[in-house]
Parts: sequence; C-alpha cells; structure tokens
Amino acid sequence: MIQTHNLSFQHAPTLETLRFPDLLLEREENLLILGKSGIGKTTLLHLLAGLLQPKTGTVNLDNIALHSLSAKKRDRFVGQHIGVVFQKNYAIRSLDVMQNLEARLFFAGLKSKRERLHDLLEQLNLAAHKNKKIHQLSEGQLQRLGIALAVVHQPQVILADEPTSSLDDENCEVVMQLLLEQAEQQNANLVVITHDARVKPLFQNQIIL
Ligand SMILES: Nc1ncnc2c1ncn2[C@@H]1O[C@H](COP(=O)(O)OP(=O)(O)OP(=O)(O)O)[C@@H](O)[C@H]1O
Repeated sequence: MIQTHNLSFQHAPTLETLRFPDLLLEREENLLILGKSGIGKTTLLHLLAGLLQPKTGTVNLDNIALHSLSAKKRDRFVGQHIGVVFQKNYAIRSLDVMQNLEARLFFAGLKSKRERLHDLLEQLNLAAHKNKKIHQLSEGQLQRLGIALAVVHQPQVILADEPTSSLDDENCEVVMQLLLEQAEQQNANLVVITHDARVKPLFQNQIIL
C-alpha cells in the first residue's frame, strides 16, 4: 500500500514549491499519473522512490514512513521494496546483463536465485542476451533490461518514468504489457508517469497533476 499526505517539494529556495495531491493505493492497485511537461511528474516519482526529501508531507509504504527512516535505513528499504524504471538506463556498463541483475540484488542485500533470474530473462525476451555487455544491446533490449532491473528484487512498488515516450506503437504496447504483467505476478503496485496518451486506456486509476 502506498499513501502520501500533503507532499510538496522545492528544487531550490528561489524556485516555486511544487505541491502534490494525496495518493492512496491499496495493494496491487495501479496508477497512471499524467500532466503537462514541467508540472512535476518526475519530481513526484522521485519523492515516492525516496530519492528526494520532501519539503512537507509524508510517503508511507505499508505504513512505513519513508522519510522518517535514517538515510542508510531508507536506502536499504527502498533498495528492497521499490523498483524504478528510469528514463535513462542505469545499467553498469562493465558488466553483462546477468551480472547487472546479480549486482542489483547484491546492492539491495538480497540473495540471487539463478532460476528466478533465468525465468525473468526468458519473460523479458533477454535470455539469449544474458552474457552481452550493455553496449552490445539494442535500444529495445536496453529498455527491457531497465524493466528487469526494476523488478528483479520483486518489489512491492514498481515506479516507471515515461517508459514509452520514445517508442513506436508496437513497442509501447510490449513495454506496457511487460510492466503490467510483472506488477500482477508480484502483487505489486505499478505507478507510471507519462504524457503519452496511448497508455491511458490501460489504467482505471488516473490522476492529472
Ligand atoms: N534539479 C532541478 N533543479 C531545479 N529545478 C528543477 C530540477 N529538476 C526539475 N526542476 C524543475 O521542477 C519542475 C518540475 O520538473 P519535473 O521534471 O518534475 O517535471 P515533469 O512533469 O516530469 O516534466 P517532463 O514531462 O517535461 O519530464 C520544472 O519546472 C523543472 O524545471
């Protein structure tokens, strides 16, 4: 369950304060967050992911107040319970696909299970590429690796920042189906931020910032 209350954020003292509506997502509920460019969608996603400290307000994940944890505890908690599909790919370039997944689990303090990693790579159509380094992957494969890295630790919450903005219609559908499937299989909340109108019909729950 994710719940926010009275969230606001200021990027710098001279800049305006961004204020966000309260959110409540029960377990397994998904949410699409829409809004025009610059309104604060990525900022909200980073607040939900515990990557930014709010000016006011709270983010609760299963009744744990994210920002009341010490930085160290929050990093560990976020690393284990939240998965983020970032706009840019943050895979480690010196490692191959499989090693990137193993590293993601290692940094979260979790054990890797070979079988689970193989299943995930199969589902995301990456199994044949598991020993490739990052620079050897196509754009679509990189994008699917971004999803694999966001879900490999079976998080309670999957957050995706504009996952389809640069994709054609066919790949837009593939990526969204993968995200929805992974969220469903893991009983996770999926929160997607976008200004991509093609994604709208896939979500019952939507808010416009
Ligand atoms: N690091 C930063 N420093 C100062 N201002 C920032 C910073 N990051 C974002 N902003 C400003 O905060 C506001 C919200 O930005 P944000 O990236 O959250 O919007 P967005 O809705 O995700 O936009 P887009 O759809 O264009 O990605 C914008 O006015 C932006 O210029």
